[in-house]
Amino acid sequence: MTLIEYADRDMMAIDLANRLAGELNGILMHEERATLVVPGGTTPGPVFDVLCDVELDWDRVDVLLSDERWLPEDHPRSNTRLLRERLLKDRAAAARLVPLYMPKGSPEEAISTLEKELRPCLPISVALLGMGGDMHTASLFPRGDNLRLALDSHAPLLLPMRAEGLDEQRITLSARVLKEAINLHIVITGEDKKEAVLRAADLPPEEAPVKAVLGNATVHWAS
Ligand SMILES: O=C1O[C@H](COP(=O)(O)O)[C@@H](O)[C@H](O)[C@H]1O
Repeated sequence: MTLIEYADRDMMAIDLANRLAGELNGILMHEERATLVVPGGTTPGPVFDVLCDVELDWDRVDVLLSDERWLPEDHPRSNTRLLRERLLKDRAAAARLVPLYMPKGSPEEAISTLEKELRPCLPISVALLGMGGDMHTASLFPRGDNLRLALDSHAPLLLPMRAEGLDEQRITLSARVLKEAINLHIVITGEDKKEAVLRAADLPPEEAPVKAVLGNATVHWAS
């Protein structure tokens, strides 16, 4: 794991957004299309605010979430809603959204349809992930009902996930899909998350799921 500490959150948002754009551009120099994976939650908004207006061949970029809460897109907790409001606008409006949610049915019923759209977008060119204070990343939660399978090297691309204390069911990319990203970043803020990510480095992924991707990741932190 490489840890980069920034002077403040604004500096981190600017530097990180430009770095992600540079990596996508590098991929687009020799590939027809690039895939960008981004997290939901409360942390990535400022990065999206910068990234949405960088110059890039956005019409050659497929964008998808690392995980989604199984909620209608107009729900305040929908990660897709965050993506539409903060990233898929301005120049980035030309990017293609690869959905992780379908309005009808359960994650179990939707997975094979969603996987068909996802498969041609792999491997991920650039992944930006978040992390919770409990050391979950994407929706790979400690004590998640599908965590063991989601960490397996032969895991499916997508899994449904439930865990105690969660308000809703989740759908998540598996650890192996995230780990295979060509460029992998984690963005976190606050002293508690810095402590958590350092602690995770010494724990097994069953206890600290972020550990499954840490070896390949650059962690970006600001207080
Ligand atoms: O529920 C989620 O949590 C993590 C971390 O979110 P944050 O609010 O602590 O930044 C996020 O990375 C994930 O995509 C999201 O679904």
